Amino acid sequence: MKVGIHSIAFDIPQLYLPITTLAEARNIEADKLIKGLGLLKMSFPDVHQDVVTMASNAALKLIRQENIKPNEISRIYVGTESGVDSSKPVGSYVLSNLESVLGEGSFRNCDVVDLTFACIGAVDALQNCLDYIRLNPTKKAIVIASDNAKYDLNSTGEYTQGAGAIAMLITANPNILSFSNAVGVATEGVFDFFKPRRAVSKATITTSDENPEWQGVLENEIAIYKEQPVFDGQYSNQCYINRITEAYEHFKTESEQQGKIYENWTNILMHLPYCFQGRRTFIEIFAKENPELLAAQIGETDKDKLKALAKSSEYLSLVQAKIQPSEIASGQVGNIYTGSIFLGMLSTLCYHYQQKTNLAHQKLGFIAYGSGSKSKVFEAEVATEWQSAIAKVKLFEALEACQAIDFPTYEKLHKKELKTAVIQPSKEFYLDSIEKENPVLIGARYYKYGL
Ligand SMILES: CC(C)(COP(=O)([O-])OP(=O)([O-])OC[C@H]1O[C@@H](n2cnc3c(N)ncnc32)[C@H](O)[C@@H]1OP(=O)([O-])[O-])[C@@H](O)C(=O)NCCC(=O)NCCSC(=O)C[C@@](C)(O)CC(=O)[O-]
Repeated sequence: MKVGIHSIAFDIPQLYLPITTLAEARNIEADKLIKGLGLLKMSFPDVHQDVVTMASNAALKLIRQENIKPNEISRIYVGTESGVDSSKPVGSYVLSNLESVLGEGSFRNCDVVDLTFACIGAVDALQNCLDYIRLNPTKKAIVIASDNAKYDLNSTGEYTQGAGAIAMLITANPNILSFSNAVGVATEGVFDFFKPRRAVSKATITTSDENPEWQGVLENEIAIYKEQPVFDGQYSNQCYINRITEAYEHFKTESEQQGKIYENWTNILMHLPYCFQGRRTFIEIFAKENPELLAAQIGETDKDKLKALAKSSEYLSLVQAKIQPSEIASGQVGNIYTGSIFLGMLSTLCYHYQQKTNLAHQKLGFIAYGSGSKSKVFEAEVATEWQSAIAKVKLFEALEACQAIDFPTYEKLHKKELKTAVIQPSKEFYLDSIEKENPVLIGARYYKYGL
């Protein structure tokens, strides 16, 4: 029996900051961001949007698209690292939002949970649900990846921001992709990127430091959860490379395959924390698989030879054929953490749909990564009916219709200084208010569905 993704829907904020606007304001060479990292636009949430609204909107679109009844859905598993609460999962907010539109109590017997492991949490949610459907083939599960990839202003992460959610219906005999059982895994506990509860001086606290929890750490300091991570960019790249190469080798053992297994993959779908991360790091696997090509490069050190190999016709043609389709949406959206690998998957499928490529029965390779750190490598086969399922997902059209904001608006949104939405919500879930008065509900987030 085949198990996998039957249908997909997404929700990406309509607002974006052009990367040239950011480059100009921060005095960064635009070419570094555009030609070096592949960035064009950064999706940014409006005043009323957050990880819950994006997840709820994507889930509702998916349910309506497939005309599914709420009681047919046994699970809603959310992968996120931008949770709005340390106890109550985003999934429970999504459930009550869906019930507010589809009927009170309509999801009462649905199992809901969040899974967190930085950017790989939704892959963990997916694999958990695949196993569940393998055991219960008549059931249906929804996996949602939803995140707001927000970094500190002026940091090296600032130009890699983005936001969005992807919802996937997981069933037996799916219409889009079926996954094989084998999964290569590599894990190491590191501090490359994390979001600690930390002590911050009262003087430096800003309005963008959400969910302040005054705990009286020191006289002039408070303990706080920041939405923005603590990270070491270059070290995080090294951890990414180490984990993906280890997981790739482990996948060979687990799947009992040998040789250049990437050659069997029509497309390679990697976690894209920014557009060119896949092409900039897959070279490490390519070099290991092709030692003779690496040895033939001119360069004094191994690093020089690797750089030369990255510019070789052999590697560039691989990038063009196997990686570039996944980059199209990433360049327009940015990092969406847990959803990034699935946005790349959707971008690839929509690209082939437009190109009228016959993808049926082709294999796709997935190389996932989450800071902290873990990588997973696995494979999927494209279903015969994939085109009719992808025809419903108008990804490029939606990205085309997004609206640019100027730099002052971006900074105000980042610092949570704007009080009214740039675009009024319509036919979507929105954050209406946060409880500030009632002591037994303090901090509760109230959502509504726009007319
Ligand atoms: C990604 C970094 C580290 C980049 O760091 P950086 O310091 O901004 O950029 P760089 O100095 O490494 O330069 C990037 C490339 O641009 C080139 N460049 C320079 N100038 C030009 C020019 N004029 N024209 C053309 N190219 C130019 C430059 O040469 C270089 O290419 P290379 O030489 O390495 O091939 C930074 O943006 C950052 O800190 N980002 C945040 C962390 C991150 O994204 N890490 C990625 C791996 S970890 C991960 O994926 C997990 C994550 C982040 O998603 C979180 C999670 O799991 O939850």
